[in-house]
Amino acid sequence: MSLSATSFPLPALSAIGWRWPPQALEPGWAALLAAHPAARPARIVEQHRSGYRVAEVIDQVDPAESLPEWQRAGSYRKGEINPEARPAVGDWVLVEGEAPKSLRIVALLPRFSAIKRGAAGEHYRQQVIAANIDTVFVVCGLDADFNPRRIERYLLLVAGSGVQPVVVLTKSDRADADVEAALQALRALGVPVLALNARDPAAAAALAPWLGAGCSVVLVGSSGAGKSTLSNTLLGIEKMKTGAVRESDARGRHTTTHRALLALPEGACLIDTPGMRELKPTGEEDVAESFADVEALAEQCRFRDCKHAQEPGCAVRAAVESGELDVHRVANFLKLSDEVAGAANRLATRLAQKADAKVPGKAKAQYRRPDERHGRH
Ligand SMILES: Nc1nc2c(ncn2[C@@H]2O[C@H](COP(=O)(O)OP(=O)(O)OP(=O)(O)O)[C@@H](O)[C@H]2O)c(=O)[nH]1
Ligand SMILES: [Zn+2]
Repeated sequence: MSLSATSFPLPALSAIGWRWPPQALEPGWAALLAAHPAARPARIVEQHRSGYRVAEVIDQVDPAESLPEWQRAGSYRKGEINPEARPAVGDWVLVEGEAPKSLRIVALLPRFSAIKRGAAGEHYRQQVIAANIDTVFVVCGLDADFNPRRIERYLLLVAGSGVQPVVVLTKSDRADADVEAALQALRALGVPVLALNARDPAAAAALAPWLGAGCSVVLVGSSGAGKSTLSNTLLGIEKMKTGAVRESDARGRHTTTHRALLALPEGACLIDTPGMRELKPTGEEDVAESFADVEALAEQCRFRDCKHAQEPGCAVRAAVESGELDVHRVANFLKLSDEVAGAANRLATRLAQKADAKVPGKAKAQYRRPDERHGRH
């Protein structure tokens, strides 16, 4: 294979999250590279209606022309192309041509992880919001923001994506922060949970296990949770676009130019995508995986279809009563199970409609008859 050092400038690529020397490439990637010998890897950093912006090195983002089938919005409506077949932020692609004017994407490389959500405003579509991420930091403040149920929701969305979730509780320095109680409330999650002060440089050391070279991380969490504060601390820069600045700006927008891909001193790259903020189940989540503790107990209920409400012999309720299981966690389990089931139904309906549209007889019904079409000239 003709993989030269020039098409693989590893140090430059590593800053944007590439960690595969040519000889260690996944076969699917190697095959695409072989099919496009003149192409080089680049990473999708921004996705706009008008197209993509990609990076080949850190801090330089250029527009890139994409494949025509990714540009036609209509092809999605007609179900000709699966939205997941289209690049998303974090995706690795192959590009040819010179930036900034004639860069073009020639292939999408297969993903090793993808965080998806049900698209906002539509019921049945799925969107990849971030691809090829290693770790997602679920950020939650130890103040009024603290909400184990919301954390469970984030974890549910991340479960099965191939991404490692880590819960980061910020504001541990606040007088009203009850770190012990919070850790206790989250003990059932089965993922790493850390409490820290996002303004303290020591936060970077605490998160170091997930910040190694070639790793890609994202931050999710509600507004005010401390994501920007933590980003700045990880970057090692003084607070720029958080609190103080923003409080003086009534519109709540920072003026700093937004950068979607940041290189951290520890070697990892931080991907900051606005799409991560609004999260809805897609219907493909595995509630059982995120709530393995509740599921294990549910298997011991007397009735297979136990709703854990009034049924006799309910092991889940027994565990709640004995203090083994948090009643709010169970309530959230039931709520999220319903939501996922609802989303799964809509997804199934959508897929059935798509299959229906492909039946030739039905498809023709969309066209006007020839006499109709010519009648009015
Ligand atoms: N005391 C303390 N304050 C913090 C900590 N983390 C964040 N804050 C403060 O909380 C406020 C909100 O933090 P941001 O970093 O702007 O929150 P964000 O998650 O980026 O919010 P959005 O940009 O709206 O999504 C700011 O005033 C921060 O200074 C922390 O660990 N300790
Ligand atoms: Zn039960």
